[in-house]
Amino acid sequence: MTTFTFLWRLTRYRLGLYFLNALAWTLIYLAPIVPGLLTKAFFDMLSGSSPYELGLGMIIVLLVAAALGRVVLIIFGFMTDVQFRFRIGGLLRRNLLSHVLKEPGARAIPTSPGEAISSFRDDVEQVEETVSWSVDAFGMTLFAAVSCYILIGINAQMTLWVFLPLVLVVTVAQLSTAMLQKYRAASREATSQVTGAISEMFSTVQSIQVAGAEDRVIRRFKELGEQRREAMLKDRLLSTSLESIFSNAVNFGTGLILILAADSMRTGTFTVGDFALFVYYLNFVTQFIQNFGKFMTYFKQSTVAQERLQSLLQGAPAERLTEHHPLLLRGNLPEPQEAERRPEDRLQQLSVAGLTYRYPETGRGIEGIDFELGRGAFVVITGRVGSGKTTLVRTLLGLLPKQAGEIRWNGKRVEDPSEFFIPPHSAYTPQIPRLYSDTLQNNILLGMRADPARVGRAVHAAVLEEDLERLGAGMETVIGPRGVKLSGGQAQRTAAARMFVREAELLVFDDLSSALDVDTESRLWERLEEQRSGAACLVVSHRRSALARADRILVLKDGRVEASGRLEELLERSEELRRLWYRGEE
Ligand SMILES: Nc1ncnc2c1ncn2[C@@H]1O[C@H](COP(=O)(O)OP(=O)(O)OP(=O)(O)O)[C@@H](O)[C@H]1O
Repeated sequence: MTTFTFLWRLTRYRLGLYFLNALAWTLIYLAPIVPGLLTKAFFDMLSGSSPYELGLGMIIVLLVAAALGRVVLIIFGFMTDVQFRFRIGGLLRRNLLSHVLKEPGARAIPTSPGEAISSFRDDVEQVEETVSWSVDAFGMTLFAAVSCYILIGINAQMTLWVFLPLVLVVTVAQLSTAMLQKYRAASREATSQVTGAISEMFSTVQSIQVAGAEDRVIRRFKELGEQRREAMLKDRLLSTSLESIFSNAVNFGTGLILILAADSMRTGTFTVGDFALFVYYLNFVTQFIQNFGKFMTYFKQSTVAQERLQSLLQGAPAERLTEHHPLLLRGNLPEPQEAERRPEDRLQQLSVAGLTYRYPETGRGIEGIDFELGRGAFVVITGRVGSGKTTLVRTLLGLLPKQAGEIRWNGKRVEDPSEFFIPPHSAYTPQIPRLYSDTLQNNILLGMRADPARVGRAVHAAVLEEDLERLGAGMETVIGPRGVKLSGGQAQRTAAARMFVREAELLVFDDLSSALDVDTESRLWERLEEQRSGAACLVVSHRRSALARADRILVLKDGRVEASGRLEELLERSEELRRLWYRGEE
């Protein structure tokens, strides 16, 4: 998609507002025509070149009225501009976020979160800026055309000297396109590297301290800062040099006009009023030429911003960015709806055949996984570290894009696992749960509406109620950024309660053992058994408490199912399981 098409599609989102904005700014840019003509009349009247028509007082009143009129227009112009910009920026961010949320969760963005945030902020702003300036470019061009027409009527040769620098500026801007784009891309890239590094440092403070890596991290941060400084300097230097070329070209033109004007005034072909009008318009024409150059620079820079925004789509059509959707800026936001439970959603049989996902970076992952799971089943996935357990559940749930294989729910093919494996079909507790700086209650509900009895059941099944007594404000306890005020086990059980409260048909657990002691994990399975009423469990675990209650165990080795069956059979025929069972004596 060309930058022009990209910007035009965004503009069409609020075309009416854009034209209102364009009208306001065109009038703002055209407004100086009037005081210019009044000034000319004033000086011609003083020097006796034209008859005394309006009178001094009237001219002053008209000048003040013109100034006031322009002030009102500018206020209106800023209102339409802000409203318009906010909407197209909002639409871009909304579309981008909606795409990121639809991508397989484990591969949602191709960069670090810090880099993505920098794109959401700076690149969107750059695009807003360009579309907004297009209105100014139009208004300024119209002013140039009208003032040019008036000035040509007075003195064609001198007018040429006013507009000649414009041609020069446009040529220079065109010639510097490639270099400017390169420098802008480099400076943006360097900035997102710095933002990415800050976000990574903040999220891994503990690991950095434990590894004693403070000095190395700071050194690396300084290097990135230095790279950013250099890139920004080049970008700024080029932009500022261009600006200086623009304004100096105009100053040069101004000087020429003054010399020419002085000559014509001596010969009497140029009145004092004409001179005043030229000088008055020149001011605005100077601004126009500078701003026009600025618009062209913005346009080039928005090509870079567009490319960076598109890279976040990871190959999806670029049109996603400019699709028109409501922004819901006024009134109350709609309440999140809990999906309706239809009879066909009830899990009878889940069948997985040939499921494959290999990480492009390492070529490792899972290959040709087959298994079945019936209503109320308790299936455990086990295997050594790195055997592919997490990859299997993530691929099944659509958090990683499957490369081969088929998933069927009650015999019906699941076309898009990431859209299907959500409540009420399925709920999931990842190995490292994500918690937010909010109350425990809101962390469990995550926007859902549930009655206290349901929440109570979930908290009980997750063996969380004793912790509630110890946490100062119970369910209203604010748990800090990423849940830092909770222990690892509490965080894991909060995530489990979040899963249970959704009362899904399939509950997927990715290894609770890293944060739960043996005893707590056993209690959790017992309680869940009492209240899961037909829900099936798919559990990644190597704990005996889980293996012993499994209807079926899948033993993974190097990304494939090495053996599957009940514990007793597998203890006889699977060396891999025996190894895990006896080593994991608890
Ligand atoms: N993001 C990734 N990029 C590349 N390779 C990966 C990635 N995540 C995992 N792998 C590789 O894929 C293989 C399977 O990893 P996976 O995390 O599924 O194993 P696991 O059995 O769940 O291990 P654990 O018991 O440590 O959780 C491993 O060899 C691992 O190195």
